[in-house]
Amino acid sequence: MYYYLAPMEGITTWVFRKAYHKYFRPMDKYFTPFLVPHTHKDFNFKEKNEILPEHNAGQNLVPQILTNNAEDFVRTANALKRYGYEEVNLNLGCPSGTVVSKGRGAGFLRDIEKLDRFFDEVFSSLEMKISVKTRIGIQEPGEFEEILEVYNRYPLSELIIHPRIRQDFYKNRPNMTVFKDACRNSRNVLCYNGDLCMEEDIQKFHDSFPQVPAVMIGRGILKNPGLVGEVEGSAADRETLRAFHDEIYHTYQEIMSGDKNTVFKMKEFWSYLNLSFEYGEKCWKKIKKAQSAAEYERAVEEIFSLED
Ligand SMILES: Cc1cc2nc3c(=O)[nH]c(=O)nc-3n(C[C@H](O)[C@H](O)[C@H](O)COP(=O)(O)O)c2cc1C
Repeated sequence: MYYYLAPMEGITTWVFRKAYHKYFRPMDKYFTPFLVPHTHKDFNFKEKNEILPEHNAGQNLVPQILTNNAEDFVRTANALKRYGYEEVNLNLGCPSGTVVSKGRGAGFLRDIEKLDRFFDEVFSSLEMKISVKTRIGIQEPGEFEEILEVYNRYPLSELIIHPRIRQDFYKNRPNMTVFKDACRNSRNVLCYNGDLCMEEDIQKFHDSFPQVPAVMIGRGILKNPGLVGEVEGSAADRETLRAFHDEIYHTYQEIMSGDKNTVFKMKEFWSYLNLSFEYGEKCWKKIKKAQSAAEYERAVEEIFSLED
């Protein structure tokens, strides 16, 4: 089984990925959070940091692009090729209102004919591997039948399915019936994504879908970065988790302006990670209250010492 880290805007940044890759079972593939094409330049400062090869050493990293414009996609993909990337991923899953209203992300699934023309143009002018990360529709799971027909017309390097509709956002449960149908009907190699948070979830998925070669995990890794190692029989210890945390925190301290911003960033990280601690909820409250680096560091010290 291959394991991929899900892209999560603002969370699975190059800082997070680099530390994860160093301290835990390395992922077989990583994805950048989505990059939106610009008209006048290839990438802004933040995006360059995401894709710079020296920030992603040793990782099999696939940049993800969010657009519904074939010309923009091809131009951005070619710029990424100049950085050494051989594959790009198209985001057809983002459910956010501002993205969907512009017909991007999951919003692009509303116009199947336009999507078909988009792929036609992209595949005829781009010499790179192209993978897709998709939801199964906007309003109804039944929409996926037609969407899959479009994907089947093109040689995607991989089709990553998050079997929720846009209206679900991250609520309800992934629709495994639609995923099962996709396994039967997809001409492209599949990867599954959604709600694999515990060892048992991964085992159960593998038992039910032994023919699917890869899974992508997001929140499960944020809650427990040692998850994939545990599945493979080697649990991570608290010292490793501490070193992982410290590296992320110190890198953000170096690159972000001011402690307040760094602490804010770390709160996002702890909103998931606290769930893997027995006393996590109590300490999470303290982390949430922290306004300065000193208060934050005291709360982190407490969380780790309570677990010893
Ligand atoms: C805060 C947040 C940011 C996300 N950012 C992205 C993104 O940039 N690109 C993308 O394809 N999916 C994004 N996702 C979706 C995840 O990649 C993934 O599909 C989703 O969390 C379901 O997988 P999981 O249950 O393993 O977490 C994001 C999800 C969350 C919660």
